[in-house]
Amino acid sequence: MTGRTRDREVVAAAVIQGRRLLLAQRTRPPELAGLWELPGGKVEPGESPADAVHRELLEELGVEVTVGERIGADVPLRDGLVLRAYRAELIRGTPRALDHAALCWVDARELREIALVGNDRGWLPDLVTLLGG
Ligand SMILES: Nc1nc2c([nH]c(=O)n2[C@H]2C[C@H](O)[C@@H](COP(=O)(O)OP(=O)(O)OP(=O)(O)O)O2)c(=O)[nH]1
Repeated sequence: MTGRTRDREVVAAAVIQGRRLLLAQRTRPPELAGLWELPGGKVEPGESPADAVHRELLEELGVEVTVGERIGADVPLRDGLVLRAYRAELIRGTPRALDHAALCWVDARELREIALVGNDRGWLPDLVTLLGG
C-alpha cells in the first residue's frame, strides 16, 4: 500500500480537577475491557486533534472541554495510528459514562496502582507530575 503520508491520530484527554485525573473504563475490545484509559478516540478526516478531543468528550462523557497542551510522548499503535494525549479542562457538565463501563477520579497514588491500558502506561510519570504526586 502506498500514499499514507501521516499517521492517523487517536486523541486521549487528561482531564484534571484539583489533584485528580479522570479515567474511563473500557468495555471493548475484549483484550482491553475492564482496563482504564484517558477518554478519547480517533481523529476524523478533516478534523483537528483539538476538535476531536472536544467531540469525543461530548460523545463519551456528555461534557464540554477546552483543549490544552500535549502531554507525554507519542505512542505508535497498529494500523498506522498514533496515540497522543492532551490536557483538557471541563467547562460544562458532569462526566457520565455514556460509552464506558465506569468513570473514576484518581489521585497520584491511585493512578500508579490502577490497571491502565498498556499503551497509556508510559504517560504515568507525566500524569503523576501533573497531579502533584
Ligand atoms: N480513547 C483512547 N483510546 C486508547 C487509549 N489508549 C489506547 O491504546 N487506545 C486505543 C484503543 C483503540 O485501539 C484506539 C481508540 O479507539 P476508540 O474505540 O477509543 O476510538 P473511537 O471511539 O474513535 O473508535 P471506533 O468507534 O472508531 O472504534 O486507541 C486511550 O487512552 N484512550
